[in-house]
Amino acid sequence: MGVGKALTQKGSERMRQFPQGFLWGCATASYQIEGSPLSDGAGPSIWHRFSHTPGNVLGGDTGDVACDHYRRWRDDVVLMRELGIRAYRFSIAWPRVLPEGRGAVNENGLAFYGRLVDALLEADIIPFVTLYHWDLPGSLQDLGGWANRDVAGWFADYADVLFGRLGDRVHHWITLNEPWCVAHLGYILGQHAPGMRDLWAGLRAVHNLLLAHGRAVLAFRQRNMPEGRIGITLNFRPPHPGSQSEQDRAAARRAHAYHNRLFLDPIFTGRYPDPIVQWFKDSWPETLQSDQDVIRAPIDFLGVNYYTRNVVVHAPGTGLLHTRVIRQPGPHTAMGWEIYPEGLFELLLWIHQAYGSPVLYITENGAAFEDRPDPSGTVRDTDRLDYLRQHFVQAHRAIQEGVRLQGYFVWSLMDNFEWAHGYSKRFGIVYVDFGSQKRTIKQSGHWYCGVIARNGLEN
Ligand SMILES: OC[C@H]1NNC[C@@H](O)[C@@H]1O
Repeated sequence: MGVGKALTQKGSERMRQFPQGFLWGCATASYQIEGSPLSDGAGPSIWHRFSHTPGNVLGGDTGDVACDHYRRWRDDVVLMRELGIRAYRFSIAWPRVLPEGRGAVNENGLAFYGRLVDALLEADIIPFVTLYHWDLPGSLQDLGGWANRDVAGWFADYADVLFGRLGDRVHHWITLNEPWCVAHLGYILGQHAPGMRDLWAGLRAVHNLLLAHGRAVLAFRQRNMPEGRIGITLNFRPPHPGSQSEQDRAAARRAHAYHNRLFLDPIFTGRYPDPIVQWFKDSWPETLQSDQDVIRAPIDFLGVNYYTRNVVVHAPGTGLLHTRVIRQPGPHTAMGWEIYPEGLFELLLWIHQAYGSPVLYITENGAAFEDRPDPSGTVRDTDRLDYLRQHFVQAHRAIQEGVRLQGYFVWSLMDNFEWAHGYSKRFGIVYVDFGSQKRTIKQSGHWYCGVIARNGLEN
């Protein structure tokens, strides 16, 4: 077998055993599940504004109701307990806690998250809190949002409120979710809130997001919470060249630097990837050495979001990087993303080897498929179950190679608002009937419950 004790022969089955204490969980985000965006004193977020602007979201969907989690959170914690998850990653809506983004705390908003945390702990589920998962207070966007350097201080102050009020019970903090998406989709392409198409603003958003992350890490250290751990979640798409031509290999290097190293390098090395700085030339923001020292404040773990890879070719004059993604033969998810489980192993090993073996959590991995209940109400999502199984196998391979992977959060706990796709894409291991709000654990959810109970995979 060649992989030692982790593969144990149990009867005729071969088990892929994960390390003891491995944290199996699920992930969600505030705007995608909560609903009630303006209840109890909450302020409007940029996604509330963006989804209410006609043409931005498929079908005119908004997060006004979503999964109604703001009101159904108790039942949802019971659901998590039924699934047997050991940890739950969720985000806090900044405008619920600070309606204006700065200044007065909205105690009602804070109390909602305090109750949720207490219920999770009562259910023996470890909370992982994401401080920012895209719902910036609208009032801060009115001041330039992530393109305004002052946002770093606003974010650090917001984070510090939560460290002070929840830090006694929450010991795992994620500063930002996928800052690449925030800048690229929100400020450069305009496909996400705030819907800007401005390269200059987008590149400054990149830098200010990193500065905000570093400032929040420093604020966390100031609190001196020895049990606490803080990190950041980045999304990755390992690029493969469409051919071995030097042009396509160079295109893949550009894509790799922009998609995968843009945030990783400054955090771990204090420098932006040279190919990117050169590529953007005079559009690149001026960055102070003192900024880099803040940005590279040591973190305790890195959150890795992986869904698929990109096969990239050189495409003169196309898009930001003069590259094009080539659709591959073989299975894809409902998002049009190639199913490429090996990419998870490649990614984890690359980070492990290139960035000093950091502690890692897979903070998102999952798949959207066209799910529908059968006449008996059962949701047989075998395609999602197979997707997850194949990716768990790759995660196990990485652990066998020494990668310090300590947990895996499936995206997502339940079907939810998939940004500009509205409710048309279902990622949940729990089916949500958005009319009745009825939750139904899918076949993949029942299977995942077994994986967690065995802390491993049977072949
Ligand atoms: O597209 C699926 C997920 N990707 N990462 C960020 C999440 O908010 C998305 O729903």
